Amino acid sequence: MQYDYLIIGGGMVADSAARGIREHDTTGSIGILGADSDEPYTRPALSKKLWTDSDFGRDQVPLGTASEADAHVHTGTRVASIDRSNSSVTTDTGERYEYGTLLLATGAEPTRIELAPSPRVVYFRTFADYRALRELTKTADHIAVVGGGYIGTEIASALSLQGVKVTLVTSDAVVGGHMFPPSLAAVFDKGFADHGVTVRRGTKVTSGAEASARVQLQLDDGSALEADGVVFGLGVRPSTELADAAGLAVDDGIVVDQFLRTEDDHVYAAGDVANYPDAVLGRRRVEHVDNATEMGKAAGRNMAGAAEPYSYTPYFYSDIYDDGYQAIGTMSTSLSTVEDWKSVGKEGVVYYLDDEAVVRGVLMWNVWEGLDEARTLLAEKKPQTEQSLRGLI
Ligand SMILES: NC(=O)c1ccc[n+]([C@@H]2O[C@H](COP(=O)([O-])OP(=O)(O)OC[C@H]3O[C@@H](n4cnc5c(N)ncnc54)[C@H](O)[C@@H]3O)[C@@H](O)[C@H]2O)c1
Repeated sequence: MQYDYLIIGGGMVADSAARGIREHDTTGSIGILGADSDEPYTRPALSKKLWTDSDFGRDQVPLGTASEADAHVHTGTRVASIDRSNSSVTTDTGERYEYGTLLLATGAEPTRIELAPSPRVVYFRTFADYRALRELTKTADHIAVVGGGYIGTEIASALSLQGVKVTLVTSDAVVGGHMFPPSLAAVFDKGFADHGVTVRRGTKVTSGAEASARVQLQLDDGSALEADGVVFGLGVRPSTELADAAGLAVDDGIVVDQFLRTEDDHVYAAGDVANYPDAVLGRRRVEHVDNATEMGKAAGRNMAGAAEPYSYTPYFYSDIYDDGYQAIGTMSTSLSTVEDWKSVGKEGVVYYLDDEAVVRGVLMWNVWEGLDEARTLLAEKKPQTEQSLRGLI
């Protein structure tokens, strides 16, 4: 089979890229090869919104790529190799696809620990994982959630709101401590306790085993934890194997230029898997949904001849209980912070500054305006003071 544009990976990047291609080329053929059994679907709803709907289901998440972007979506199709010398890829069942231009949108794989696969064990990432967890909650009274990052905090909050008994294991001294200043981390942490979540702080899960319909986890503080099921959110690793084997540069992701092109003019990469030169923040890999959609679209447009440098600074948002936050740039406790609260932990802005007092990240807590101002602040790269930042957003 031959496609003018071939996309490996069937997620949100693939959907956006197909739409981006269509903005420039209405007739070229587009093929999407995705290992997932589902067509491209929207992901944030899986860890957030769908839990609050009594009626959940497949219709709530597909993006409509095939009909809206006129793309051929091949689900359950895993690419095994890329042959750049004759512009083709081969699947693990031996099917061959030729391409005019190729996009690698292979995403990332969840980090796993040593624990045999089981319906009681979910490494939360895909729609299939969401379905598995919903199934598990029908019988499990107590679920351990391991990891205090985005997945861990969103799932722990969603599960506890469903009335499930939850134990959250985090390596942070307080939940959110790896990115929030102490004042906010304290509020964030307390939110879980207030909703009945037991938190095991400052410890990591090292191994696990399943016995008598229970999962037993060993923690590195010497303690153990037993639950009816476990959800892991231990971070992800970019899926670079295909690119690596095809001789493309890989360095914490597939290395692309400002046009999202690899060193091969006919091969692009975008999304979680791409290491790109952000115009404001410098070279990096970004794992949030906004990056997937914006970068996917930009890659698609460039594949179809747009030749536009990618210059969008991505942001992300998260919802935990009644609170929500959005952020742009880098949130790291290694940076100093300036906090501008209307009311501490209820509504305000946290600025993350480097050694030169230049703002590198902005976190807006229950504040849903000011994203443009934050983008401008980051792009200006000027030293700031507490006074200059106060009341800015
Ligand atoms: N709102 C959002 O933007 C959003 C929501 C969900 C997921 N995501 C994305 O999904 C990806 C996966 O999310 P995630 O939460 O798995 O990653 P993450 O990197 O946010 O958090 C992983 C956490 O797990 C901890 N950890 C690692 N090993 C551990 C162990 N053995 N025991 C206990 N803790 C351990 C780490 O210290 C880290 O705090 C990320 O790329 C994230 O950006 C984003």
